[in-house]
Amino acid sequence: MPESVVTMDGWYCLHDFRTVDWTSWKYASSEERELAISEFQQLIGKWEDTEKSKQGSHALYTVVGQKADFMMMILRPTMEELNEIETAFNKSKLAEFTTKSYSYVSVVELSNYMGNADENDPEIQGRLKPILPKWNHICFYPMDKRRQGNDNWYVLEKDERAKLMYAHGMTGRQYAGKIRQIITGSIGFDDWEWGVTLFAHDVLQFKKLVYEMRFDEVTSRYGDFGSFYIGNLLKTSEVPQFLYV
Ligand code: VOV
Repeated sequence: MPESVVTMDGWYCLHDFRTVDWTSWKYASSEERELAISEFQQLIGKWEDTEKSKQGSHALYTVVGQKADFMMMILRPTMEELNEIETAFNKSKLAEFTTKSYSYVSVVELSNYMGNADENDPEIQGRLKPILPKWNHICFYPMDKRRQGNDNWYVLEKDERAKLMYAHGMTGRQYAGKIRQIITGSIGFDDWEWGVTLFAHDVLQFKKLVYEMRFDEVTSRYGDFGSFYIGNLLKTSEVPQFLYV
């Protein structure tokens, strides 16, 4: 039986996608809209306080295309906190004007394919509990490692998997400074095995990286993908403009 892989797990992660019901939003009174916006900004303010005290992190992006209008990515030490945050949003005024488009539950994960790291190492801690970059663009998609016929990741020996992951890392490293990746594990938590969240200054780098990786064996033979979500940074100060009608 192939040796499994040991993971280090960090903050829990919720990707929460919402769609604005622009019709009912337009019909709302301006007082109601102002209330909804300021309440939402207060929620974000709380998240910012949490981030400053390094008890979690978050990212807010508008989504391009019809899959959603905006997304909230939340990292917290516990699953309970993720639930509290989503419930707080659901109870907010703004939620009355949005519908739920998609969500994804996972946990920040590092594997030991590249060797055993010391979990207490500050650098490792920083990767397990990352402060999300506020870069211009986000790209999120869930993925699996294939389990079909001759292409079954889970029957490969660990050495073989490590070799393929090493090549994967080498491709990724060429994008240092251009793309930051946060890999979250979701086996047992959600419908796919991993969530891939990428941040970039230049949106085109997502296409270049994801395309280049398609030729790595770990992706070409073993990668299966869900839907892709692509977004633009939504600063707290820009929330009123985004919701202005
Ligand atoms: C900036 C790009 C970049 C870089 C540098 C990078 C590096 C690395 C390293 C060194 C490691 C292994 C150690 C660890 O940290 O776990 C990983 C791990 C992983 N990756 Fe990755 N990845 C990137 C980027 C990157 C992308 C774009 C994708 C999506 C795949 C694609 O084809 O669309 C991805 C996926 C993953 C996954 C699903 C895992 C976990 C697999 C498992 O079986 O456990 N990843 N990744």
